[in-house]
Amino acid sequence: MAVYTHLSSEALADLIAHYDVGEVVSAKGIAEGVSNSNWLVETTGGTEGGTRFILTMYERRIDIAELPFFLGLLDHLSEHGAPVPRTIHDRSGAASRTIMGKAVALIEFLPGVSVDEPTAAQARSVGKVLAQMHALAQDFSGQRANDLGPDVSAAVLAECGADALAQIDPALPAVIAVAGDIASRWPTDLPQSVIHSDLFPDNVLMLGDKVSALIDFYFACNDAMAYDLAVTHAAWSFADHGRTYRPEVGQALLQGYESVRQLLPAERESLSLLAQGAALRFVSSRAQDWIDTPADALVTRKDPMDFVRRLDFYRENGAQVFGS
Ligand SMILES: Nc1ncnc2c1ncn2[C@@H]1O[C@H](COP(=O)(O)OP(=O)(O)OP(=O)(O)O)[C@@H](O)[C@H]1O
Ligand SMILES: N[C@@H](CCO)C(=O)O
Repeated sequence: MAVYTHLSSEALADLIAHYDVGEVVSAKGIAEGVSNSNWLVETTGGTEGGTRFILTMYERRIDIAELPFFLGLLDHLSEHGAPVPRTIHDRSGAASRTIMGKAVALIEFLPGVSVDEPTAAQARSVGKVLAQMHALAQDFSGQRANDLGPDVSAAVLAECGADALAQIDPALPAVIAVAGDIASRWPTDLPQSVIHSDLFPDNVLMLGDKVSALIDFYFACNDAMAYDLAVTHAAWSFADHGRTYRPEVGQALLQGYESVRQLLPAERESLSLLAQGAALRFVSSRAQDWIDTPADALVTRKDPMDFVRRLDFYRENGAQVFGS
């Protein structure tokens, strides 16, 4: 379910008329995603090139004042050759417009599918593209702080409270103390770039083993590149809801990354802690969403325990997995 707003064909035609993409041929709501409404729009084509576009209506979570950062980043990365969709600008040059009181953007459609159980070859490709993206984003002028660091995750879990967390799962309240410990040891001097910070398999489109697109940059921010690699490792390298670590996938991801950008010793030494912080970030946002989302809501809640298992795994095995 990810079409929250009804968009009439007249309203859509009016909107599309502001862009040099031709006339609307069809528009279909896209089921995937939970944050925004998305439509696949086909047009007759115009000077912008292409006939397929993603229309995104920003529904929640995103601060509209930050849209220029996110959309500018897409343009910067795609202009420099990264597999990232560009933003289609309207005839006045604007990257976003407002319709029915909500911000919308028209984004280039890129082919590919997201994989459920990645192979080592696919993980290697993702590692490479992530490192290329970090290099290309170095000279992006936009700035956005990470508002989901370990201190914030620790505070969110404390605010949820042990009782509410225990109702989700009896093992969850113990993460409050672990979170404080991770936050107190968090490294602050690792090399930075603009990072994706949510590069789950559903945010990567692939054609076979090749990455055709990185999408959903709405958590992108300035932060440590090795943290982004740790997030990606946590998101890609486990099966069975975090119960099984897949070493061949985790290793391939790291090798792919380092085939483009070698980690500094300080980054490698920090990876275990960074991966714990990455797991913590998703435990905390999922726990908060779980408490805030009624059980009968249309949106399927994501289980924080999937990432508690990863957190436990990294605490026990992180040094060995990352060779630090
Ligand atoms: N540029 C693109 N090219 C092709 N397909 C895309 C593109 N952008 C999005 N999609 C499709 O739309 C779906 C939803 O997009 P996305 O994941 O960005 O939704 P969302 O609601 O914004 O995000 P979230 O996953 O955070 O809820 C994707 O799974 C993908 O199938
Ligand atoms: N990718 C995240 C959702 C965005 O924060 C998750 O799976 O929890």
